Amino acid sequence: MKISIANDHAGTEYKEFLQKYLTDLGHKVTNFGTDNSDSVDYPDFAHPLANSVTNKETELGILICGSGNGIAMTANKHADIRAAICWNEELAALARQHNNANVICIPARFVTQELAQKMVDTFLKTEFEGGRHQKRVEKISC
Ligand SMILES: O=C(CO)[C@H](O)[C@H](O)[C@H](O)COP(=O)(O)O
Repeated sequence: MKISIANDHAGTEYKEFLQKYLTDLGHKVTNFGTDNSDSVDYPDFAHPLANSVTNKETELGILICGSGNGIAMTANKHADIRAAICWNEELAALARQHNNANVICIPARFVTQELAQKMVDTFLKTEFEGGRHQKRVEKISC
């Protein structure tokens, strides 16, 4: 699978961990940075990731920051992005099943790397259920 990944300074360690994990599994991971712990502004990384998913350069995106809030707010400004903040596996599954989320937002300061990995696994393997959720997702756009 083609996957985009991006983060601010609070998410660099988790990004490196997830990027290696996913690459070792055979996924093609496109990294939009940042790649060190110098303080940065999350929109500078979340917007390029959102563009890559919108343009179908990749299928799904992973954003990582401290709380998940800023990256989700930024990504969700893009019309075709549905970015979901997740902090357990069930939320990661529901984001795909009910909301057809195409970006998972991980709050690195509030979850372990092990949980982040499990949430990503779940997010990547779970399909949108469609049905009653289809028209609700269509109504998100304004
Ligand atoms: O919302 C956020 C970005 O999407 C974050 O939680 C940031 O990582 C956080 O605001 C960074 O805080 P810092 O005090 O500048 O490290």
